[in-house]
Amino acid sequence: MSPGVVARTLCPALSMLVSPRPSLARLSHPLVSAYSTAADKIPVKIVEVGPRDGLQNEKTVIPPRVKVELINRLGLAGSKVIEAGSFVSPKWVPQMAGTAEVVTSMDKRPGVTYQVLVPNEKGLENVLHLLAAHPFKPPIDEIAVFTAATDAFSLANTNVTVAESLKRLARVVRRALEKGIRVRGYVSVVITCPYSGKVDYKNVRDVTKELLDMGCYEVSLGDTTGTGNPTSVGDMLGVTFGANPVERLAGHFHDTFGMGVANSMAALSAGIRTLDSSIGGLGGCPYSPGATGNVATEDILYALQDSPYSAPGDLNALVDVSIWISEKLGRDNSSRVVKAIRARRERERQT
Ligand SMILES: CC(C)(COP(=O)([O-])OP(=O)([O-])OC[C@H]1O[C@@H](n2cnc3c(N)ncnc32)[C@H](O)[C@@H]1OP(=O)([O-])[O-])[C@@H](O)C(=O)NCCC(=O)NCCSC(=O)C[C@@](C)(O)CC(=O)[O-]
Repeated sequence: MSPGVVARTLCPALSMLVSPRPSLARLSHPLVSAYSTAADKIPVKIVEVGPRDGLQNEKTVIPPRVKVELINRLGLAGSKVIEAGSFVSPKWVPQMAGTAEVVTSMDKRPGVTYQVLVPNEKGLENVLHLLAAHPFKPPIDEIAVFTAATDAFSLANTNVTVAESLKRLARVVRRALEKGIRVRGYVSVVITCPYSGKVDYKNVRDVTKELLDMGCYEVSLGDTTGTGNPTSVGDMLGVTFGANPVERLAGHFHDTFGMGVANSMAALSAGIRTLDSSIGGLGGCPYSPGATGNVATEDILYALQDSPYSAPGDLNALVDVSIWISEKLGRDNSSRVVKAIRARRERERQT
């Protein structure tokens, strides 16, 4: 085990001390970014969840053509992994009802991975039908399954306890893998649960391990309520790393308390290399009352500028997409970076 992994396992905060540093020579000039060449950078994968997590909580149902345009625009702006929708029950989440139409109408860009959320065997069956109907141009590349760290949330979100959900997801994952479909996993409410309060991080650790053991290639740790801060996120990761390899974990931070960027950076410092985010900070879970959207993709990209990390996506192009979708939805844009860039563009137009 490398010293970095040992340090991270013992204490996430220690990993700050073992993060790659630029050479002292390059640090010596204050005007030169310490991490200015691509070769120095540590790649970070960004999973753009806007078309799914972002739109599932909108008050009105968004027409499929708008979702398609959003996905296409995101691909053009450089997003490399896009969660395009979900095959959940339309009775539970009507906003995701048109996902089959969306994924068969969107452009499938080379180099971009498209995933959809699946809650149960019925959802997987629907995905398999779709793939069978498009054998030469599969509209999606992988699925994501989801459970939670608490029974209360799992019951509210999927009508089963965590143990029951893991049993049913094991069947879904086995079948998907047999069909050659990669599976990502999510654990919701890793910090606090809207129904049962503070979460025991040992549950996060154990549920994550079960998802990885059943065959998920990666598990995304969801601060669904957005109540975490860098300290609680570090503590949660410290416990979760106890049974799970850091390279198979991702951070999924809602921005309810404005901690999304700070929590994402804390996760990177702790060794996580995959972050979920949502264009314009759209979204929220319909079964997490009071929680706002994910951390905005644009805020993450801005935070990573001049850092040791690199992430795909053209910030200016994503800001354009973000302004477009928030206007389409008739809602405020939650990204501070978008607000600042829009104001700067306005000032520049006037001078
Ligand atoms: C899991 C169920 C289906 C159980 O719901 P249930 O009511 O227990 O299911 P059921 O098996 O009794 O079926 C009820 C009806 O739904 C149908 N049905 C059943 N399954 C499907 C399906 N897949 N697709 C389409 N239809 C389906 C089924 O055919 C039946 O139709 P009926 O006979 O009444 O006409 C339901 O609870 C559900 O769909 N929940 C999903 C809720 C959801 O999507 N939440 C948001 C996503 S998770 C999230 O946002 C968190 C995350 C991932 O972002 C990370 C984080 O931030 O924490």
